[in-house]
Amino acid sequence: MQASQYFSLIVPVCGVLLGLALVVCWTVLRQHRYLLWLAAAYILPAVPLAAQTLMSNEQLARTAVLLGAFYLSGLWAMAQGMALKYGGVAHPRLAAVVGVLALGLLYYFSQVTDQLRIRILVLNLAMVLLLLLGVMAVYRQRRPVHGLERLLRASYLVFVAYSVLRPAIVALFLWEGTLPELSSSPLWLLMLAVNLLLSLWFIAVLLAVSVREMFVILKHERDRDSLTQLLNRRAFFEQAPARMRQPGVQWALVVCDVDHFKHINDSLGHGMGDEVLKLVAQVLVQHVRQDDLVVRFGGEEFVLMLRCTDLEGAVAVVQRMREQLALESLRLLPQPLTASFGVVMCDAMASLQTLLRHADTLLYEAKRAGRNRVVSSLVALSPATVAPAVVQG
Ligand SMILES: Nc1nc2c(ncn2[C@@H]2O[C@H](COP(=O)(O)OP(=O)(O)OP(=O)(O)O)[C@@H](O)[C@H]2O)c(=O)[nH]1
Repeated sequence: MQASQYFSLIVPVCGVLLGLALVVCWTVLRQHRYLLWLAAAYILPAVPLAAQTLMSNEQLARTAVLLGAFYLSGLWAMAQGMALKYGGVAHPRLAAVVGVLALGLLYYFSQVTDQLRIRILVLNLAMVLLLLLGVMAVYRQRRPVHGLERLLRASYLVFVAYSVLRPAIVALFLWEGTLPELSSSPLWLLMLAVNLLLSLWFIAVLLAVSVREMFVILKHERDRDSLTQLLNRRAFFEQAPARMRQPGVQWALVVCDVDHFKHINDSLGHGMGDEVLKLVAQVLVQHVRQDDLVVRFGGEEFVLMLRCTDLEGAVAVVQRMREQLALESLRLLPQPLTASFGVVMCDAMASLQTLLRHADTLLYEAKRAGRNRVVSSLVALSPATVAPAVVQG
């Protein structure tokens, strides 16, 4: 084996290692199946790449179809991985047609008439077509993409552009004169080097995207209640103060507690209790604006921060929630579900704890007054100065 062939083997070995790195990423980010496809895109072409390095042109002719199949499936895995990442699929039927046609031509130009140049061109053109299927799927998606995702998409485009250039380079440099042993020709080595560089760049961006996604998932799990997917108490104390500091914006703080929830658990089972909590969450979310906060504070208690102009407006929204809850609950329960609410306007001078305590006092009043009602009051800075409460059933 020549020294240049040892060098050539570095590229497929790197391909396999990078593919395995993606498999490891996938074990952490299980729901991101696109990582497995991209791992396949690194590992599958590494097989023919390594084999080619060790083969003469004559051996290449004998194995052309098999090696071609590895290349084509690897390239389609890349297109499919990218398509999945952006929420699409890379047209599997079209890909199958391209694959079968290309393999048929490879068979003809290796077994019937041995034409290495045409085989290289056919293979490269088929690979470009497969990659373009991925481009179509990636750009059809309209969902917003963040900076790193845009960079990943652009890197994929660069890879596709290089794949388009490759057949042109082959045609230019390999068309004239006697054909050298492909695996030791300078052109082959140059292509391998460019491949390696692009692969390393692509994987660096991909790993950055994966790490970012991992942080997003971790933050989501840290901030959300796993049953209702609402924000949790921790996230509330992190996000509420910033809202209260917004100049010229008024907020109402609402504490909501489901009535006789223990009875639902005891009579219909804990599973039904959970379903009811999910329904409450849904109804609350349906009535709020995008920057309002809806929080599961614990058990069957919820806290909301609603942007509003005055207390009456906030109470009107909460009343609608209460009525909707009773209606919607009949899908699950024999009797309408009721809840009690305490509503208070936020005062920038008052601490969050004081406001919560005040809203809790109002909620307690609602419970004492017979439940299934909204009790509201303008802000009071301490329980001693609580303004008169308004009770509305
Ligand atoms: N199914 C289910 N039950 C929960 C969950 N968290 C808390 N609970 C139950 O919620 C019930 C709350 O009961 P209580 O605090 O007595 O309140 P209540 O029965 O609604 O009575 P009032 O609030 O006075 O109307 C308890 O039985 C808890 O076990 C949960 O995540 N799922």
